[in-house]
Amino acid sequence: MVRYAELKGLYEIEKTIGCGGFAKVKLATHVATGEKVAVKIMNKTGLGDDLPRVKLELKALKSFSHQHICKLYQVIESETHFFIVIEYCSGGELFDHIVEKNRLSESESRTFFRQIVSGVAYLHSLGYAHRDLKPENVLLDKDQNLKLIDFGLCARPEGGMGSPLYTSCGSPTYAAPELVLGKKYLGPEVDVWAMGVLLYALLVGALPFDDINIDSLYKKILSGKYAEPPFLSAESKRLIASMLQVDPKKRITVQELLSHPWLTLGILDPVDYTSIDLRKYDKDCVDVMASYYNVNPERMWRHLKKWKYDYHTATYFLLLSRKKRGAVLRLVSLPGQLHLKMRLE
Ligand SMILES: Cn1cc(Br)cc1C(=O)Nc1[nH]nc2c1CN(C(=O)N[C@H](CN1CCCC1)c1ccccc1)C21CC1
Repeated sequence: MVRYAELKGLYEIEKTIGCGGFAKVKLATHVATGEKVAVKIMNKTGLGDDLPRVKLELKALKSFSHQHICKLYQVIESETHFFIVIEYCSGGELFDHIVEKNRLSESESRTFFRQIVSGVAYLHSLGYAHRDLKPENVLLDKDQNLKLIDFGLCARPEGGMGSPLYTSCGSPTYAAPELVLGKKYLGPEVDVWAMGVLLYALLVGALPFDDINIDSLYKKILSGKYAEPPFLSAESKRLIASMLQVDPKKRITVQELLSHPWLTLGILDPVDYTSIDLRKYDKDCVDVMASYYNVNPERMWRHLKKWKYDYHTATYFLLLSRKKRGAVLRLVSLPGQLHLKMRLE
């Protein structure tokens, strides 16, 4: 078991839960709270010119605070590695959930899809586009709530969401026609297309455009033609068709999705994408940490509200999630010298 000195005493690494490119994700325990976390470990040397993507993902993750976006807790940077501590989702990938059930009922798809739209609408409201939405990038937490991950390709075009992006990115299967054609495109429109592919995958249990040969896959995407199984309701077909519109100008917008009849069927209110801001002052959590570090709450909060994404930020967010669960708020004592070293500077 490779020991990472930077995590010693703070996180206990358990096992690898994901591998990809120059990163791997491990399940770990945040020692002070005993809560499970995911640690994305990136080897800097291997990253090369992908380093800016990591910086971009970190900048994006630090500005997100939403119930359907995987929460960033801490960032540790060493000479050779990045350790990105993120919310652990114990339900695995939405992709595997769909495969397991073959396809989901319209009502289960609606519950999930409302959460995806809520997360994406929140991203867009902050001026970000995800640009790599796919079932593998949507995780389930222990309560079957969906969380978006992998913001390495997200974009925040300088001129706001109205200005075109050019970099073709993401996986072709979920790529919109304008992306495939290498034309200039708008992030939000590309995300809506990918959400159309996601909704199709939920309802049908297959992909609308699929082919092992990349060229015939592109042809299928550009044709905008896909199979409509008989079990799909008319309303489902209409919604999918409005998202898988080849012409981005004709494609439904996220704002229209929020109150679309299919999404609000039997639920009445439109999708709520406002975030539950986790950056609020929570007396219980601040007090528990203040007494743990033997400082007064004001001093504790003065450090916390800088949101340095240090160990204290992680402890605070994890205590908040414990409180939300109704679990007791307590901190286990770290080994003495570490505890003192961790004192608030
Ligand atoms: C698959 N699985 C099964 C169980 Br049970 C829990 C999980 C699981 O992955 N849980 C989990 N919680 N939090 C995370 C994860 C995975 N995870 C991830 O960020 N996972 C992605 C998965 N991407 C999908 C397409 C390409 C890579 C990843 C990125 C780089 C390297 C490895 C994995 C985070 C940290 C945000």
